[in-house]
Amino acid sequence: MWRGLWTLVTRAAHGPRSPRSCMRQASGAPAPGSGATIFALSSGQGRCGIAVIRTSGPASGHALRSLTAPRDVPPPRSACLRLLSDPRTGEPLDRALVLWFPGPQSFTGEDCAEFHVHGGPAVVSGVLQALGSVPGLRPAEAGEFTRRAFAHGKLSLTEVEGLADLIHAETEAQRRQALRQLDGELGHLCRSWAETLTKALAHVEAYIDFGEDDNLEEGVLERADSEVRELEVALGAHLRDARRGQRLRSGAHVVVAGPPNAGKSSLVNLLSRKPVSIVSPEPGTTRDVLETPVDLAGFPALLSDTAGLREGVGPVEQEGVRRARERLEQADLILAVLDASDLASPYSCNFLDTVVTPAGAQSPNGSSQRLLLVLNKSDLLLPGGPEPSPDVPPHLLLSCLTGEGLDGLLEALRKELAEVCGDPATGPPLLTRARHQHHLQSCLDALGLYKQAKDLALAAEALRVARGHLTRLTGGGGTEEILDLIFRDFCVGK
Ligand SMILES: Nc1nc2c(ncn2[C@@H]2O[C@H](COP(=O)(O)OP(=O)(O)OP(=O)(O)O)[C@@H](O)[C@H]2O)c(=O)[nH]1
Ligand SMILES: [K+]
Ligand SMILES: [Mg+2]
Repeated sequence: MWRGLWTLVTRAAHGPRSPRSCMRQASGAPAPGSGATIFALSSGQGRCGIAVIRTSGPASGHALRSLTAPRDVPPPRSACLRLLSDPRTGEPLDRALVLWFPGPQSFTGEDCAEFHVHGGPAVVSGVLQALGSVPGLRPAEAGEFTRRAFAHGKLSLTEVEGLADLIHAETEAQRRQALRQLDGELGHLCRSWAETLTKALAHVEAYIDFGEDDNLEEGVLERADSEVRELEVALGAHLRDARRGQRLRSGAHVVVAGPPNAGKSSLVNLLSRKPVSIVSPEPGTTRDVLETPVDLAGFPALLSDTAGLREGVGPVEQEGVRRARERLEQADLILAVLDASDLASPYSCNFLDTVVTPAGAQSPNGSSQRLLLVLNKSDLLLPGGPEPSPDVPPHLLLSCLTGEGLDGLLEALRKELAEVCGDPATGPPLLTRARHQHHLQSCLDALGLYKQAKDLALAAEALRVARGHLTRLTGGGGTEEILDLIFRDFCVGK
């Protein structure tokens, strides 16, 4: 019997209906145009000290020899100084470091060459033109190097996404998260979940085939059920975290709000280190919502300046107030600003009653809105004088004028944003894209169908669907459209 069950396990592992190679050949279909040798400038555009040009494909060795003739290719993976010249005219182009990476031990898995040339535009374009003249070479398309790496099983799809994010990472937290994804943490997790499903599927199929057989080990169906239950719990916990990973990728919405003249625009300018908003002693200066992307204590955020909240003003300002309130409802974090020297004014009291106090209270669905209360203009308080107001909820003192209290505010922001975005330094790998969330949710839905299934064939099918979503998350059986969408994010030369 055990031999029979083992066959089933391996059969399920490789897909009983459509046998598939178990090698880590990610996309099935080869990358478009593979076979050609591609080349591109891989360092950034523009004047720079050193520019890196690379090639990938079977003619890489030939290209390297053509530009460095009469010398031969250098030993693998070691940098050598060579005179580059145009193979058509023999005209010298640059003295450069060249590297030779014979496949499969290269980034793409193919033969690769790198030219580290002096970064002037004339040198770069000369070398690119010389490469273009070598037979079998053509310029790379956006993301084509990475796509080839993926096609040769060098990177999984989640690792590819990690790499794209790493290239675009603007803040510390984004960089850490992208690196973790590039390390394949999410991929490992998905593969271990898929393995659990494979086991459960093997148990169900064993029961379908040998149900009446006395030799079948006792309790196989119960085992499958409990494996599915455990997986449901793990997936559910991960999905609850989902919005956080996406916020880390695209930025948390931080809304600065308060009564007129509290210093909201001053605070926005201070945090973004540039004059985004007009500051003036006139109340009602800011009318529209002004958004600016900022790095707040290492986290990416979209900071919104809003109109001072007050009633009984003209129609334009009233519209500004309406927009401010609308924005407050969508905030991941509210930065509530009051004038520390003006806490007893009707505007301040009204703001405390209508925005600050309700945010602290739990809403009917159990969640409360995150809010940091900042008492600005602390420089106007008498030194050594009494607390501004003992009745005011927990707050931070700040002076946008002198900068005093800014460090404390940034530390408080770091803590809040680590909650809002998830802290990539600790915690489980985050789901940074809607695509991840979609596949995990669909997997969970399929597990729901498994539990409701009235017959075993349907139950097994539900498990196969569930497993398919996990495989697609890391790029197995991926469709071309998804690949196109992901690789579109890359620049040429990556
Ligand atoms: N003394 C002092 N004055 C400040 C401070 N921060 C802002 N101000 C002044 O307060 C006034 C209002 O500042 P804004 O930043 O325009 O205030 P606001 O909340 O954006 O105002 P509205 O957009 O009109 O609602 C300006 O004259 C600022 O120079 C501070 O920390 N100390
Ligand atoms: K103002
Ligand atoms: Mg303003």
